[in-house]
Amino acid sequence: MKIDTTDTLPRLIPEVIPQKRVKAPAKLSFASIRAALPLALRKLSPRQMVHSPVMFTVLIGAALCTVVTVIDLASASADAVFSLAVTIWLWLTVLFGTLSESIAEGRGKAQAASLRAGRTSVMARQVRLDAGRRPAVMADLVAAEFIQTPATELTVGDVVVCSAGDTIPSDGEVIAGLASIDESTITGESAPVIRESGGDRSSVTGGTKVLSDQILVRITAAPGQTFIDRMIKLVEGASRQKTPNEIALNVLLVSLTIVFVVVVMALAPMASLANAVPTPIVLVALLVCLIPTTIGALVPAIGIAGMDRLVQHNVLATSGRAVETAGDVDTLLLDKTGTITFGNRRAVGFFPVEGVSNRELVVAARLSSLADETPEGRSIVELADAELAAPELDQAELAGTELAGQLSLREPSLESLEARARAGEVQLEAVEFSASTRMSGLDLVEAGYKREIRKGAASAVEAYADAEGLPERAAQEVQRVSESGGTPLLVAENGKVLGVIELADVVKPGMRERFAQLRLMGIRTIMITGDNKVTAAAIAKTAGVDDFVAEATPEDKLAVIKHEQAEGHLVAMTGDGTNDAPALAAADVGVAMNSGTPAAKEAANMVDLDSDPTKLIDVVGIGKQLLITRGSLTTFSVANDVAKYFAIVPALFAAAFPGLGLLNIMGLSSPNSAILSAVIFNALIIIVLVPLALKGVKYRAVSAAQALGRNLLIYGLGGLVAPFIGIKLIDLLISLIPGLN
Ligand SMILES: Nc1ncnc2c1ncn2[C@@H]1O[C@H](COP(=O)(O)OP(=O)(O)OP(=O)(O)O)[C@@H](O)[C@H]1O
Ligand SMILES: [K+]
Ligand SMILES: [Mg+2]
Repeated sequence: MKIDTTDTLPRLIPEVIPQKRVKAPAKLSFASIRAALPLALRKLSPRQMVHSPVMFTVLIGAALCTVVTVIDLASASADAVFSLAVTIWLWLTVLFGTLSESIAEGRGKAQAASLRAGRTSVMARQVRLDAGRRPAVMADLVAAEFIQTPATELTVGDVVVCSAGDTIPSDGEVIAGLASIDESTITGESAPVIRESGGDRSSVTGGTKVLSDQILVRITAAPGQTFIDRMIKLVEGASRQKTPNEIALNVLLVSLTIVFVVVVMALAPMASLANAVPTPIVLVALLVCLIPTTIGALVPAIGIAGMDRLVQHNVLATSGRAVETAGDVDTLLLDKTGTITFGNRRAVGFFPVEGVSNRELVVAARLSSLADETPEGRSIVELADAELAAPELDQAELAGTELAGQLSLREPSLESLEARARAGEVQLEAVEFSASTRMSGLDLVEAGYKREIRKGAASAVEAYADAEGLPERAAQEVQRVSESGGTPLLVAENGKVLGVIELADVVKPGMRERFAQLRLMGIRTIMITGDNKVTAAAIAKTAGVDDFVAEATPEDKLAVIKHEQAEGHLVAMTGDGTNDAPALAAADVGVAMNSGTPAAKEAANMVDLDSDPTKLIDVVGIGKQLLITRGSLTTFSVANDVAKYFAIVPALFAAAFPGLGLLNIMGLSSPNSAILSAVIFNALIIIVLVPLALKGVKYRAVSAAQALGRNLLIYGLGGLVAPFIGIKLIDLLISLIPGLN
């Protein structure tokens, strides 16, 4: 018999995949610049500047020029106005650099403020733990005592109770009960989600709100280390660390800087031979124009903006490195239950083998699940209770069966069974479910009769029952359930297979289209599941993944990752269960579903608040865009510097080396004007490029190599041409100002 899944419990309402939170793109307004200014000034401290060697060099240059200018002014030198102008623009160059970073951080500040609002300090109802014992079930709560504890003082291991209307005080794991929860403070999405103990949907986040029912939560976050705390630090850029790519780029920029310092210092003795010794102001100006200040100033802003985009897509990354790696991922592994499917696998029917009554199977299935705290186990008890209460299943059905003389046909609860065990009436041993045995059950000795009841994956129970093959009826049902994409569980007692329990699950909507999109991006998708081959094949077909691995243990999941990596692939893994944790940790990019277990979220380097496995599409896009933006702006910056070289040097030495006059194609009004124009251009280009650094270079779904080639062309050529036009225009303006020429 099979019951309709649509009208049993509210729990069956699928967890809707929320739409991504859409935010207005933060434009570069005067207000945002003004707001960022105080922080930008604070960032001018040498201690902070030293992290950006290129800009630090400019800072030293500006300081040096300030001294020279003071001397020039004091001695009323003819060059005083020029020195002052160059010095001011050098300081502006440094300031524009720190300003771009502060503007990028400022965009996260607004988000951080709204997150902080969700972190209002609540009082938690902490459950007093008597002599190391903690209440494991809600029933124990009746007698339990509560202590009012401020949320900020809760530590790892504390147990709190949260009822409808309560704000969950800190991050934790549901250890008893089931509740619907409003997670809109962190996801921006108001559709409630279900969190429950025992399964892969057991984690709750501090600051979210219980809408109905009651749960016991064991706190998993230390004070100040909660999810929201980490998110705030992230959007503010406070915990930002340089990624390997950024470090590599920095090495390149430092090398270029050193080369140009040497070049510029060598100019002085060379020029002195021709009696044209440049002033220190000119040398510093020249140096600043030649070193890669544009990219040096914009690197932090580009990185912060990338993380910011990720947060806007409701993904929390623990490192910028993972985001960059995501840009190059070509293989995606996904867990099935809870990732591709909604994960509320529930019993929908019992199918006995020939010679076994329905009641016999239902009773055995129920007993085998009494001590099984997984959602699957609880759903079996619920369905069994519904069936056993049904009028058509009366006691008469038992007459003549092996069970007729048994007392514990239908124990009301595990507690009463345990009470009887304590009283010595029965012997009881629970066999918990584990991902490696893929079975759970109960050993029960009563009145000298031993019952060893197991349920689990067909292959596991078949091996356990050591019969010669499955009874035909069982094999048929296993096949039928599997082909429909459901999970069949075999029930066996004392080595004899009694029948099949059908567990049903639903594939999340829109998977097929999104996996097709991943394929277009050159990413192969592999579903990896502990379920049997037939079920896996059915779900793989419905969801549209490229490949699948069935009957996988946690070790297998890890091995598949290692294998793919050994073949030279960059691997992303999405999962939700504790059994996914090793694989999530080993993957190059590990994305845990926010609905998943704390272990999975801890192991992953990203958490998707929407629990959407295809979110990787966005993550890959953001990663690629980050890499392309940085590459494009580096190209632009270096090309710029080369162009500036040809713009200034001929103007500077035309008088001393008349041959250079030929190269003076720009015809700038005077050497001083050429220098000042270049310095001004060099500073302004930073500000001009800030919006692009924040928004990211336009990214299309083409291969990374294609995109890079195209952008190198645009930004390389653009970078070469821009200074000629810009410097000429500024020179024209400057030539109008008296005293500068
Ligand atoms: N409570 C349970 N008792 C007995 N057997 C179970 C129970 N839950 C699941 N199983 C069986 O164990 C198999 C593996 O379960 P598990 O949920 O750990 O798989 P998994 O590796 O996480 O894969 P996925 O989540 O993709 O299905 C299931 O396919 C099912 O046959
Ligand atoms: K420069
Ligand atoms: Mg799983």
